[in-house]
Amino acid sequence: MQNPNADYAVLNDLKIDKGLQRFVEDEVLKGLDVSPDQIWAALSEIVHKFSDKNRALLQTRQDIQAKIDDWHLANRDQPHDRVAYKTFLEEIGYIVPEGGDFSIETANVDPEIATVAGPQLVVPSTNARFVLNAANARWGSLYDCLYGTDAMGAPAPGGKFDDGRGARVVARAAVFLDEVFPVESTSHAKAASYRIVDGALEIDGAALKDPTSFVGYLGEAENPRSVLLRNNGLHVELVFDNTHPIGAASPSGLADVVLESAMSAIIDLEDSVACVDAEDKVLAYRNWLGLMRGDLQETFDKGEKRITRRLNGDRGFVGADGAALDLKGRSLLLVRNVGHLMTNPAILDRNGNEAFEGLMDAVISVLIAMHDLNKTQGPRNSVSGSVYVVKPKMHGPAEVAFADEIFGDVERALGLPEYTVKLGIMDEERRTSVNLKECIRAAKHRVCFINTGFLDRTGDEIHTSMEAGPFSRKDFIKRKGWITAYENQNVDIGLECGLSGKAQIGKGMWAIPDKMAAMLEQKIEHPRAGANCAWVPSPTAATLHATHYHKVNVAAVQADLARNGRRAYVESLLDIPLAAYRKWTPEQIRREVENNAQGILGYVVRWIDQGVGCSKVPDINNVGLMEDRATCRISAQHIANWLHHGVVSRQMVAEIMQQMAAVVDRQNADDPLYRPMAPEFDSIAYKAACDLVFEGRAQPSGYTEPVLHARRLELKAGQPG
Ligand SMILES: CC(=O)SCCNC(=O)CCNC(=O)[C@H](O)C(C)(C)COP(=O)(O)OP(=O)(O)OC[C@H]1O[C@@H](n2cnc3c(N)ncnc32)[C@H](O)[C@@H]1OP(=O)(O)O
Ligand SMILES: O=CC(=O)O
Ligand SMILES: [Mg+2]
Repeated sequence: MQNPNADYAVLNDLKIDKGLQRFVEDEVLKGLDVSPDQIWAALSEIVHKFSDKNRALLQTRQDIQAKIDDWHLANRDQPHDRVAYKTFLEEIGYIVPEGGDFSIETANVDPEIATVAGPQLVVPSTNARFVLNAANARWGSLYDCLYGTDAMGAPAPGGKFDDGRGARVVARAAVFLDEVFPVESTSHAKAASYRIVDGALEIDGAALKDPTSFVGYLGEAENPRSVLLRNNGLHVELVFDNTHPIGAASPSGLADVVLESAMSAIIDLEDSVACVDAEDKVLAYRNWLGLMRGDLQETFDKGEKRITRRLNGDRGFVGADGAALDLKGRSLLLVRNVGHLMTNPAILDRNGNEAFEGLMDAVISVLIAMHDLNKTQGPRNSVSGSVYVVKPKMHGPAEVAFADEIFGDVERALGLPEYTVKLGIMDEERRTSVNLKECIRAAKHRVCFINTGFLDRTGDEIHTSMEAGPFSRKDFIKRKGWITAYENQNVDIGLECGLSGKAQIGKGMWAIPDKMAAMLEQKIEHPRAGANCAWVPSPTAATLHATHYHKVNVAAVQADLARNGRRAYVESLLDIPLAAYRKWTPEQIRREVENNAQGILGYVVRWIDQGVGCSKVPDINNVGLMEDRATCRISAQHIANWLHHGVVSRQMVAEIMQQMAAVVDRQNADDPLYRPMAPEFDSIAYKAACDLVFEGRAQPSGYTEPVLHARRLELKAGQPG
């Protein structure tokens, strides 16, 4: 639909919002050997070539869902017949036949993805301050991350530096160093001198147990200002500074332990942002452009200080062999495009239809990345000449093949070598999980990762089987068999398809940003499960999670798993996590709905009113949770499911929504930009939250985007231009 606020230019059979046109022509194309006409012609061709097929794929999703709904309706009162269910899914093409073995043929993949296992940070693309932080999160201070979080067993203190806590941080970091870089006859905790003698590191005269883990230094060999170590491909820098208060208190002058942290970072155009029109898309694309050109900067006030944040440069050391050793100062950046579902009024096709946003992202995000591809000196994102695109929410192999075809056309249109664009496949819809091997095959020259996006996957689990019956409570859904099967199968199929050493097998988000002690305890399970990357919500989490990849050698885990073959098969993935007994007390039911309602409202109110796509929202126990569109999808689908099966009444849900809106209002009382929902309950944000719940069952695949976009556009249309 034409955006009433937009002014369109007619170019090559497309109507392009003039804000987007100016951005592309004046900013993106500057310095590229691509003319405006070339880019609009390419976009027009891609939009007009792929839109019908895109629509047809979405129609297939709906047709399949309707058949699954009917099957459950017809079989609801009988015991679940797993064999018949699987046969039915095969008959309707939900499960496709699995072909023979193959290995992916992805080439020119940077080591951060292919060979070095480490944390993967995700960041909303619209927030330049965060985006810069994410790119710079390649290196992070372990001392700061331990001191500033609950990782030390107590909440992070504010105010004056706590010497006792500082000493405990130093001791804990020394334990980490002793575990990862043990010294022959002493300990990092006691060390009084680090020096380099004949290319080897001596610590109080003793050698490292593995001398090869010393790889470089800075300053004088006799008295280095920094020592660089490496384990499992990840670097650790020991920083010495006697003038620093921490260094002054250390016998060796050790002032910090800096870890290589977010090896890669995803700049997110999808679930963590609220981009509904050209204005929003330009904001997001402009930050991606600044990253790819390397000149992104942002000035902001932090406390009393005005800060200008820029991208860090590469880092130079003297190698153990005396030669120069250059390391990257920034995370390897990927860009998450939107999925195949949404359209955006930023571009209209020749029939006046909004263009599919995925097509627009494909062309513009790759075009922008050409700034990096063209670089011949200075810091580069991909030294292998690749562009990394994460494609979310694809349903099955045909949709992956579609993405593969689109990027092929984008490459041809932009004059890029075939398969420059690498594809990260989010394994986050059930139709992809049950056909994972065929999904990988469909993009076997491009696949650079498969990642279990368990949050969307949970939402899809509920929506797909909406008619089967009421689901377990949200916390219990993740304790059922399907999720272990899904996680195991993803790793096993990844290994079977030869991803090890070529691509990432990734695991999902730590969605409790302030619970770093729990993350340190639990997220080590990701590398132990064979994942060579897993998602973290913040740079701090990246540094702490990096410690796990020092303790676990993922390559060895993968080799072991590969020898043993698949642990899970489609059958176990089809185990629907329905509530077995449904004997909840009224209090349990109320708390479940209240918790979901609070999460939805707390997230949606900032999305609609302030355009914030990822927020930390307290749950009912006052634990701050990372909420994005995927977590919102789960909560909304869960209430919709319980409503549909009469576990709760519409009236009760309506009452709870109002009560929780008042709670969310109180939680946001300190935000001057916040507009309360109570007591009128007639704001657009409140209506959006209600739509997600009461219309949830009718949403395509249970996605939240259609409601959120429509309501945010409604709000924007009412604002002064
Ligand atoms: C299911 C999925 O799709 S998951 C993928 C989508 N999710 C994400 O992308 C998560 C992104 N994370 C975030 O947006 C935030 O971490 C939140 C909203 C979860 C929590 O935010 P808060 O704890 O309130 O962070 P807060 O605003 O206090 O910022 C703290 C500092 O951390 C930094 N920070 C927080 N998250 C990130 C991030 N993802 N990347 C870079 N920097 C970050 C901020 O820049 C800030 O530092 P600064 O003041 O020096 O700029
Ligand atoms: O995108 C990630 C997810 O968990 O969903
Ligand atoms: Mg997702």
